[in-house]
Amino acid sequence: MTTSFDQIIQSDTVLTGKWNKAVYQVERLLGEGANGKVYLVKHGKRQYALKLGLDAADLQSEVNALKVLSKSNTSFQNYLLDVDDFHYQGADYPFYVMRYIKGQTISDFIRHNGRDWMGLIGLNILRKLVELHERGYVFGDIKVQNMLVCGYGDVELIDFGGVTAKGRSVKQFTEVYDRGYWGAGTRSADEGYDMFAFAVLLISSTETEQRMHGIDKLLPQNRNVQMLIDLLKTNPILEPCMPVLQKALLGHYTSSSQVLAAWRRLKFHKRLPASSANRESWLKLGFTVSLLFFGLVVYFYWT
Ligand SMILES: Nc1ncnc2c1ncn2[C@@H]1O[C@H](COP(=O)(O)OP(=O)(O)OP(=O)(O)O)[C@@H](O)[C@H]1O
Repeated sequence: MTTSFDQIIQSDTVLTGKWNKAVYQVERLLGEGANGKVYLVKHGKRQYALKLGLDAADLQSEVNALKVLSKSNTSFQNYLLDVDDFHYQGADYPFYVMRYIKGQTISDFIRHNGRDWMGLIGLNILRKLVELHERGYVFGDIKVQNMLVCGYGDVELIDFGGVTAKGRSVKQFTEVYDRGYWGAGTRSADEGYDMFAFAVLLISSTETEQRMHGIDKLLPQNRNVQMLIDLLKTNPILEPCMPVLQKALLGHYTSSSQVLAAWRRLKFHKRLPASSANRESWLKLGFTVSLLFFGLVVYFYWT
């Protein structure tokens, strides 16, 4: 396959599905990965994310999982809008269209809004994973790039390429998050696999680059779960949830609902994001000024 995506799609390309005939206007590239490129598109008046692949087999497994989740009575309902092919110069390119998630990575969100958001973000990730697990799937490829935080700490999962039916071998993973890489268990798709990756996710989203440096290049004989636990124990942001994450790394939880229940018992402080905090202080100031003004009016009126 020699055709590149850049030859097929540019900003303003209008893309019509071969079978379903839906029309999408490409606005810009959102991101790219091993399986394809993701574009922000407009369909009618709404924006969506469209993932275009060069190879149908690569997209098929994530489409299959998304179809099931999209029909479920969960927060993933209606996540998938369309699955089709784009016919271009005699060849078919598979694509699917999904909800557009406008958000930032956990690391960016924490950097902008403060570490006190960790509790809520962790809770929201766990809620998502519990929903997925209850449907019989494991997410598999948990990593910083595959989660976006939007609004007031809401978390959305993106890239369902690693979603695997429970009991099978995890089909797509990223080494640092992988239980097998650390010699801490198998690559079999069970809830504990995602819980291990969840712990690594929180570590890697809050650690400095310096402390994480080289962690993905360790020789097998030099890797062990104790290295992650040492990072965890000396990470001040994760201090409130350290015992739960440590147990997740050691494989003490067999289900995400156990972790969720333990998470709910933790004590986190919660602050408003910087923008809301500013808004709140302006409101307080405005209120105090109006009170003073009111007092002055009353004073001058009566004297
Ligand atoms: N629904 C979405 N809303 C907004 N942005 C998205 C969405 N889906 C994907 N993206 C963006 O596109 C990028 C690539 O998407 P995705 O991770 O699905 O590709 P991939 O080929 O499966 O990647 P990988 O090589 O990590 O498996 C993401 O990192 C993200 O920035």
